[in-house]
Amino acid sequence: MAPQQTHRSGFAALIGRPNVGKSTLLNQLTGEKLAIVSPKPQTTRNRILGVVTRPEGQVAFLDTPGIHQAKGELNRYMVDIALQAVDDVDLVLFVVEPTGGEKPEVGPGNRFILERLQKAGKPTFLIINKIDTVPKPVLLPLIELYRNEFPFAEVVPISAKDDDGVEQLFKAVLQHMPEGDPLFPEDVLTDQAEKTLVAEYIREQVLRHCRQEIPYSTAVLVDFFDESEREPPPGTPPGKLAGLIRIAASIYVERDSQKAIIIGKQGQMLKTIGTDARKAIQRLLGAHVYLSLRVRVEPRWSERPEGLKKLGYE
Ligand SMILES: Nc1nc2c(ncn2[C@@H]2O[C@H](COP(=O)(O)OP(=O)(O)OP(=O)(O)O)[C@@H](O)[C@H]2O)c(=O)[nH]1
Repeated sequence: MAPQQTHRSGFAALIGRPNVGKSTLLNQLTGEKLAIVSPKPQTTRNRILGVVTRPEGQVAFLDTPGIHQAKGELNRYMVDIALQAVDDVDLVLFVVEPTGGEKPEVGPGNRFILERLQKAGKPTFLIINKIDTVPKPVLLPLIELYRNEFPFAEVVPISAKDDDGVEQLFKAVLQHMPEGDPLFPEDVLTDQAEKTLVAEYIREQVLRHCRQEIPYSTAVLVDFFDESEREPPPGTPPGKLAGLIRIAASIYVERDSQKAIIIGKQGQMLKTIGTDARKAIQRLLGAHVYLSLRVRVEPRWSERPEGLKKLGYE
């Protein structure tokens, strides 16, 4: 009789400084567009759980906000969330990008995180992402520097963008999961409610189109989500969008000047944001979407606990 293959399952947290590519890696691992990706730092606010299910095991990934030394309420909140994630998991994936060019370095930001991870005492992988951006000879000394700072269980160089090394990484992660049955049904990809994803998709388009002018303290709340006509009529061919979902959402900024930028000349910018967000949301929800957006000003919301609470960051 063939020996039964061991099934493993558990949780892994992606931790790292802003913009190192955690969301890109999560998307690559799950094969779905779950976390939002933008060229601007600080786009991941909430914990997004992506689940990868294979015959040999299941890994649930937590994506966390980029950790940095905290200033202000919003930043403190984000650091707290990132560190809480570490307590809940079987394995920490500490993601960095090659820094220092020809003279590789760890840097104070990464050292700050490593100090926290020392205290957490969890098995930790070092993932060096974006290896497509540096010549290979730089990698060995960089790995050496990191190994001197922390007893990593494994060091895995990857390019999340080019899908280079990601499969090897997954296999190694699985080996560090405890033996056990699957934690989630096979078709579960994320625990994020659809409404939260819709808000994230809208926010992604705001950041994409107004990158230069709009800071990360932009929040989106879904005010209205009507799926009473969501089900396509009987006899609709599979894959055809036939149902309709009506969504109204508000984009919150902190200043009138930011509101004017998002609305744009004769409302043109808001229209572009709405069109692009609607297309992405239609793909996500598999139905036609009627999307109505408004822009509201909530002064200094990201610095006040009440402001954070009102916009869903508790
Ligand atoms: N060249 C290169 N760029 C990458 C790679 N992975 C991610 N990026 C880019 O790096 C930027 C940041 O990626 P994200 O995935 O949003 O980073 P993040 O760590 O989730 O960022 P936060 O949400 O701000 O914490 C984007 O412009 C990505 O396209 C990679 O392997 N190579």
